[in-house]
Formats: sequence, C-alpha cells, structure tokens
Amino acid sequence: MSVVEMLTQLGSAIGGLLLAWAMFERYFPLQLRRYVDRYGQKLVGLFYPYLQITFHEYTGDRFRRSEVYSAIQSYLSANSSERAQRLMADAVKGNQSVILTMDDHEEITDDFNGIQIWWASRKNIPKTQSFSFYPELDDRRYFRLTVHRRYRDIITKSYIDYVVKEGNEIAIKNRQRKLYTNNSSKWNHVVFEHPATFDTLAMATKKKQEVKNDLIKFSKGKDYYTKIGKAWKRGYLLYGPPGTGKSTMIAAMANFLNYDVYDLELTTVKDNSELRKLLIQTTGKSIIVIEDIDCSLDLTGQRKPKKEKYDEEEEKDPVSKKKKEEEAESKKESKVTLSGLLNFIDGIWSACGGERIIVFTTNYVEKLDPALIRRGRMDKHIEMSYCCFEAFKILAQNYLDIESHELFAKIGQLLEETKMSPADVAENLMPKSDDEDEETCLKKLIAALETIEEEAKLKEARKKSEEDANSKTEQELKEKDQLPIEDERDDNDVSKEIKDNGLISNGKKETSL
Ligand SMILES: Nc1ncnc2c1ncn2[C@@H]1O[C@H](COP(=O)(O)OP(=O)(O)OP(=O)(O)O)[C@@H](O)[C@H]1O
Repeated sequence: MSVVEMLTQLGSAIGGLLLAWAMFERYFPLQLRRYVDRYGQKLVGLFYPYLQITFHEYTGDRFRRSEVYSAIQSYLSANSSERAQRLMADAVKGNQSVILTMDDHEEITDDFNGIQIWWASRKNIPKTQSFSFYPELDDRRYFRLTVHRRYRDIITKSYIDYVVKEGNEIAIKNRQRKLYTNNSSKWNHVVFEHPATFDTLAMATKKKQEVKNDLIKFSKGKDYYTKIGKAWKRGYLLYGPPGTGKSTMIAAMANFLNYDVYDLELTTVKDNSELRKLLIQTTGKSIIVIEDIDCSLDLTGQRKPKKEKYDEEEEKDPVSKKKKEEEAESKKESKVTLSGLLNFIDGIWSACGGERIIVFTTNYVEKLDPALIRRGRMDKHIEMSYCCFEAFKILAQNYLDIESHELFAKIGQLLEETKMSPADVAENLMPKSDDEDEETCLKKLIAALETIEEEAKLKEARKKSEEDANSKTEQELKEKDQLPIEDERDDNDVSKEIKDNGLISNGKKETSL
C-alpha cells in the first residue's frame, strides 16, 4: 500500500470518528453522555498513573483572583527563567529588574525531595466571541500540576504548602514597597524608594549588628510569638540629638526587612477612634512610625497652651496667618490621649495584621511618659549618638570612597573630643564641586571640628567665669546679709563670745591664737 493510500485511509478513519462523536453529542441524551464520560474517565484512570491538580486564576462566585494562583505564579517565575523555553516579561514599575514568568501553554519540571513534578500553564479561550465587561475573566488561565500518584500524600500535604509559602515570599521581595502617610483617618501612599541600608548607616558596628540580629529574630519569630501568646509586633524607641540618623535607621530597617512604612502624623488624627481606624487599615510586614513623639501631642491629655505672643509678620501676611490658625485649630482638636496611644501599641485590636514594628523617635527621651516607653511596649531602646570614629569611617566610604587616609588619625582624635552629628559630618564630607578632592573634604571636616572644639572651650570658659562671678556675688551677699545679723546681737552676747572663744572680728569668728 502506498503512502498516499495510507494517508487517505487514516484521514477517512479520523473523519469517521469525528462524525461518530458529533452524532453521539447531538443525538444521545445529556444524561447518557455524562454517564459515558464519567466511566470513560474512570477507565482511563485505571491505566493512567498520574495525579493532576488544577489551580484556576479566578475562583469563587465573585471571581476573585486566587491568592494561591498568584503565589504559584511567583514561585514558578523564579524557576521558569532557567527552565522554560517561552517566557513572559513584566517589569515592576520603578524597579529595574524584569520579572519573567512562563508563557501560556508552557511547561516546566520541578524537583521536591527527589520527586519530579510537572507544571503546565494553560489558558481556556471561550468558544463564542461575545462582548464582556471583564475580558480578563474570559481568558481562563490555570496551572496544572502533574505528579505520579504514588506521591499523592507528599504533594497534597507538604509540597503545595511549600510552593505557596515560597511564592508569597518571592512576591514580597519583588513587590513595590509603599510609604503611607495619613491625612486624618485616611492613608495615602507613594512608592517607598529610600536608598538607606545598614551598610550605609553610620553607627558603631557592634550596635548595628545588634539591631540587625534583633530584626532577624523578630521577622522569623511567628511561631515563637504564637507559643508565648503575644501579638507578633515589636516596639523600638530611637532617641538622640537631631541629625544622628533616626529617620535613616527606619529606612534601613524597612529595606532590610522588605516592609512597608506607615508614617503616622498624630497631630492630624482627631481622636482615639480615628487612631484605631488608621491602625486597622495597616497591613502586616510594615513599620509604623511616629516621629518626634514628644512634639506630636501633649500626651498628658492637656491641650497645648495657646499662642500669646503677637506676631507682626503674621499680621502682614494674612495667608500664612490663616494657615497657621488652621494648623493650630487642627492640633487643638486632636484629642488623642496617652491611653489611646497605649491601646494603639498593645490594645486588643493592635494584634490584627501581625508582623508589625512600631517605632517612636524623639530628641528628648527624658520628656516621655515612662508608661509609654516601658519595656514590653517599646521593647528596644536605641540611642543614636554623635558621630564616633567608626561611624565616620562608614561615611568616608559612602561619600569619598576611601577606607583610610593620613588625616583619619587627627579626625579620630577630634571626634573623641567634640560632638558632631553624622548629618554634619556627612555634609562636610560631600564634595561641593569637581575641584574638591578627598583631602579637601577631610580638611573641611577638620576645620569644622576644630571650630566646634574652640566654641566648646569658649563656652566652657564663659560658663566657668559666670559661675565664678555668681559665687563671688553670692559670697558678697552672704557677707552683707551677715553683718546686720551680727550687729543685731546685743553687747552682752558679744562680750560673752569674746570670753568663751576669744577674738571676734567683723562679726566673723577667728580662731584664737
Ligand atoms: N547615622 C547616619 N548614617 C548615615 N547618614 C546619616 C546618619 N545620620 C544622619 N545622616 C545623614 O543626615 C541626614 C539627616 O539624618 P536623619 O534625618 O536620619 O536624622 P534624624 O536623627 O532623624 O534627625 P531629626 O531628629 O532632626 O529628625 C540624612 O539624610 C543622612 O544623609
């Protein structure tokens, strides 16, 4: 039989089968067709040794995007860039890296404890073309997992959980993080793109490592917090003079943990219930920040005193006057109390969401109510101090790309004797023009440190001379005060004293010779 004849026969056999199937679909009752279908699949199942699990993109009555599907997509995207032949590219806005996922109808294999698993990405295209309000729902995408039936238990009990967990973690790493700010009871957000990291943070290495370890322990502590029956959150109090890097530290923490940041402006929050509303809207994996907590509100519940001083400038500029009045009004209206804030930190509803860090910053730790910062509420107190030599070396590396220089020794010595914030050190180290090389910048810093040192010495000398002057005046006053008292004594007393103790001069007792 020739090839042409064979192909003709094969074609007519397929044609016959299709015709028989069409007749079957058309003339046999639905009930019977389902019956044949079910038993047909069972028959195939007897000989087909694989298990298949399907994960649809949209599920439920309301066709919500399935979280499991998204997690699997992230998990597979991490694997597919090496294994799949056809990939879909997607870029996260503002992020330079491109995310690759497997294209529709693509397949890859995965390995789990030596078990081979096949993943396929599929898309059902609707048979009829019709107008739709939700075109994305028409392309029904799904992932299909295929594995040998003998691994059913491992796959259903461990592997799928593992894939979803890994996928969620990958999604968190790839997501665009957000910086939220509140306007009364609503959060608005922008993309969080602060470049600060623990590597660029100028701080003593030991202290920095301690903070990093604490953060790692917290972020991995879900089971531990469940075990001890405590909400999964941790409070940090950052305190220190202005420009010592409190805000920079918060940005470094957020970048280190891949968390969002909620910058809570307490002065715009009307009352405790608005504060609660804001808290409930925050999500897990986030840092909630209240900066300058001592200035945010009068936490004792008393309102701030009204401005009494007449401001001439404001009188001249009515717009700024009105703005200031509005600001004052909004502050006056804020009735967030200390107890409201404490509830915010550890009240019953503060546990919603989980995995949250609360950070307070202040320049004056001594001003804060002890109830607010006691351990358990603010679990870790971190002092951000003036620039030390170790911190300077990090700034020199950041700003000038140098690890050592002959001027370092002098700078080290000056830093020990003076108090300069890392912000000021950084400002001096930053080249202002192309002509400024590293040596110029270091000399600029030395000059600034010497000025501070001289000023400090002058201040000290002034203080000392003032103290001397004060004590001299005090002494003189004392002497003046003493005279009339002594003079008031009657002559009998004086003569008695002379008798008893010897000579008395100017009302002062002199030791007898
Ligand atoms: N420890 C530091 N490491 C690196 N850079 C720092 C550090 N401290 C300050 N800076 C630099 O100084 C600038 C101001 O610092 P930052 O706002 O973090 O200080 P702060 O302590 O929050 O000040 P304030 O109390 O006034 O809010 C930062 O933009 C950063 O460039």
